[in-house]
Amino acid sequence: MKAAVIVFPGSNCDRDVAVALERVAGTKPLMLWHRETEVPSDLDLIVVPGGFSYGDYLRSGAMAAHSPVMAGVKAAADKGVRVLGICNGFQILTESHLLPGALMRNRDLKFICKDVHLTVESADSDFTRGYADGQVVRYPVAHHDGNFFADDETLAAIEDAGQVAFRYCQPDGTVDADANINGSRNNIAGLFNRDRTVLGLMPHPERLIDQHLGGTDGVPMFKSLLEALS
Ligand SMILES: NC(=O)CC[C@H](N)C(=O)O
Repeated sequence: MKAAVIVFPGSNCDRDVAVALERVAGTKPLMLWHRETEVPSDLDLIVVPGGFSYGDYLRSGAMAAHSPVMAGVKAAADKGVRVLGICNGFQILTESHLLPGALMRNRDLKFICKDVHLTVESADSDFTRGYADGQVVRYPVAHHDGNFFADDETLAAIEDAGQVAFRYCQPDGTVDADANINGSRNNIAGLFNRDRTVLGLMPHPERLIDQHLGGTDGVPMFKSLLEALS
């Protein structure tokens, strides 16, 4: 599996995801700086990592979506290269229109930094095949703009096409308003594109790949990608 991690000024999870890829998938990713205009054509996976690209100025992800490297990322995504956007990466993918909807300020206007429970809504993708449908996982979140919004029509289309990958839930898997940490519509924490070749999610699977760091619930995501793309 040949992977690249995009690095923006203000990215801060680029190295975490590089370590996750290297440890779990056994492959050292290429680190691609935001000014890069050439995205190699032989990539299997591009990761848009978490952080505060361009200081979150204007709107989280808005400036990064117009950076030189994103034209290449969009072209690669159009050709079916798998793209994983984590947290700020998810924001960048919605701002780039690779995923529908938008990520707004958290409902309570506070930065949320804690572990949350999520249901795996579909294990039928190259990102989630290592999980079971409906499995409850625990990932950390760290964001101020994680409140997923889509208008009624877009939301219905997302649900009809089975594009929801993860929802915020209670530890027993109940998806309800109390589990909805940031006000996201339909408790959406992660979303696929229609072909399930692009995944964006607010929680951080790359931070849970080692028991010493709090757990290993993120490992199946990187293993799934390795199995699908090798
Ligand atoms: N951890 C992150 O990627 C943070 C994302 C974004 N800057 C926010 O706070 O919403």
